[in-house]
Amino acid sequence: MDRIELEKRVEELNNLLHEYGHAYYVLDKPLVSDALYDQYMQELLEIEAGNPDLIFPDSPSQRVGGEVLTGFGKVLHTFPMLSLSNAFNDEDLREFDRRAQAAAGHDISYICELKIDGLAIAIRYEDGKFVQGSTRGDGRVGEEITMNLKTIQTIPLRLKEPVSIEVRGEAYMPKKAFAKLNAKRDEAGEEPFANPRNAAAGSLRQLDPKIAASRNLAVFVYGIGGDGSAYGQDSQSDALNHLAKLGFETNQERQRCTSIEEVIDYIGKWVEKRADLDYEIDGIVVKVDKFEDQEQLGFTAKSPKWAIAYKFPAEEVTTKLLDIELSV
Ligand SMILES: CC(C)(CNC(=O)c1ccc(Oc2ccccc2)cc1)c1ccc2c(N)nc(N)nc2n1
Repeated sequence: MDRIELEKRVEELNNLLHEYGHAYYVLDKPLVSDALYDQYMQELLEIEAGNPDLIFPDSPSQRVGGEVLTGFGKVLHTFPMLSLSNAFNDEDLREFDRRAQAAAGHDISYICELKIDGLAIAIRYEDGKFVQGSTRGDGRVGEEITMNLKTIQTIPLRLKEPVSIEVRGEAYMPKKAFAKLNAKRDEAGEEPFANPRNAAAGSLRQLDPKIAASRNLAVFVYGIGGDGSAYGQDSQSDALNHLAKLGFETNQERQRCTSIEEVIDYIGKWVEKRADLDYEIDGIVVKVDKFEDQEQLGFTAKSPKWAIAYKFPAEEVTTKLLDIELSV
């Protein structure tokens, strides 16, 4: 192939592999066989090896970076990453609802989202290309972990639209990956991770991206920058649907509720069902859905008044340990 044909083919392979990767990892609906995907990736790698100037920064071949870092830089978040106030029982939720109705002066609709037990992250895109990833840190300044986040297949390197946007989400390790990792560490005589959350945090703090890439991490995104209103959405539900359209993985168990009683029923369902999930959750996040209602409520110093985290009691496994301790 001559230079022009080569450039065209590289562009075509980039587009195909982004599309097939999104279908496979985010939609869980493969468009081609693994063999064909690998064949295209091999072809791209060969062209890139012979023509390094044709390596796009967001090329699917660039997920696992080369060099081992010596440390993590600091990132000042464009918007603060706020925390959530907690609810521990139904009465706390009803109180939250009463306050919201009083501030808004009308009935409130909510959206309930599973609270993934992982690590909060921020990912930034410029013109649709992944440019930076960071941890929450203290909410204003986080650690730059771009190279490690690039290895996570459910984080798109290129969005479906060339927008510049900052997205918030939770990086986590699925239960199966956690069990496999601890079995491997056990064999190697290494200390097991206490839980998937620690395993995810430990993996994202690796200085060698190849180790992070081996840890089968995933991400659910749950927010746009400060809030979605800057991007034309008028509710949290809208913002989540928009994020899915851009190519992100959003959690499919979310549900809009038109009353706090419906929220309480939804939470009751998940207290039972959480064991069936492929990942750990430590509660349910309840958010006022409409952004105009959120604005009426505003913020406290560290968290929005329009969201609350209903926390599940600690897993029964801890109470078993307690029983053993108490019995000796
Ligand atoms: C609601 C919010 C706290 C995110 N929102 C923000 O951090 C945030 C930040 C600035 C905002 O607006 C401002 C913009 C500029 C200055 C000050 C505020 C608005 C929201 C949050 C936190 C943790 C969550 C979690 N673990 N799981 C789910 N599913 N959702 C979650 N949502």
